[in-house]
Amino acid sequence: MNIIEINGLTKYYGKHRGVEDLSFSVKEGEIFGFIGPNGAGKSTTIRTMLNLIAPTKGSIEIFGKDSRKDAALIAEDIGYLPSEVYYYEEMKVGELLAYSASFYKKDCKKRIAELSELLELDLSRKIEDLSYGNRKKVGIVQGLLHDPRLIILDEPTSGLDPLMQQKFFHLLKEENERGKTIFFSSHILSEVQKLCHRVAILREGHLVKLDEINNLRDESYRRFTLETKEGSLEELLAVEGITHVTRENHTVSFIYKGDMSRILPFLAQAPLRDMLIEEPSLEEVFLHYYEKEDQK
Ligand SMILES: Nc1ncnc2c1ncn2[C@@H]1O[C@H](COP(=O)(O)OP(=O)(O)OP(=O)(O)O)[C@@H](O)[C@H]1O
Repeated sequence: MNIIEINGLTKYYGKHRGVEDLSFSVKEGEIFGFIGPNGAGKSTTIRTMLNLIAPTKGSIEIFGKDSRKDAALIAEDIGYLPSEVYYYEEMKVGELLAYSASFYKKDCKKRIAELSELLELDLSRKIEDLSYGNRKKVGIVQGLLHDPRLIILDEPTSGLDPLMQQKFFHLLKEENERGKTIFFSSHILSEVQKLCHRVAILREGHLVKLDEINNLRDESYRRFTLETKEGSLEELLAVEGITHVTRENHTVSFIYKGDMSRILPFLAQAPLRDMLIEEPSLEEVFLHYYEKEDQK
């Protein structure tokens, strides 16, 4: 069964394009990744799903109900973590969470205690004293405390340290095993690859690809930046999968797509002083992807 169905969604902010003619659906029980660079329209789509803003054209159904007419009913079974969280600064964490829980017809005390312990969130602290990462944790507990059927997360990992990110991903996987559907928006390809079953890629307000993650998983991209000594890089730069080579004095940079074990022997032979390997930005991955598509 489809838990979310988006049909021809278009949203304009005055003359500004938010999203255009977006159609896709999310099945109940999946972890669905929604990725795109900044400004692609992810938050716009999510805000229309939640009826926080009205679409210019098109419609959305959630749980088989109309997102506008049945917004209040739908909201009872959605957990939402916005990209930016704002709180009453004077409140203590525990008070704020109890206040959030009071909107639901359920007893959420046990779940608040479990989630706070797992995320190491101190309920007795004042909101104004919390770091950005701890505020994010408050948002996570707030989104999950009522045991919602659909969890919508807008860039949830920003501000969480790597260990906490891991715990959070584990928690999401557990929720998913308990049958919850997760809609996970991000601009980081590798985290979507780790977690999601299917992924929709958004760019400039349009859906450019929707695929099983297994089909995307092989496409691991890395940006290499090499500090070189005197000598030839010819053999290294001839390795298949290397593109976007730039050189400046002794610094050579490129994007490599493929198996690490294939490039390592060539790196070992190359005259290197230092090396940095990073995940390229989504824009760089997209560029790569579009060029490939254009060649077809
Ligand atoms: N309130 C607004 N008024 C005018 N334009 C807006 C408004 N909100 C979003 N936009 C525009 O709509 C487009 C999509 O923005 P949106 O925030 O949905 O993208 P996003 O993919 O969520 O990116 P980000 O991660 O930066 O939030 C952008 O061009 C943005 O400038």
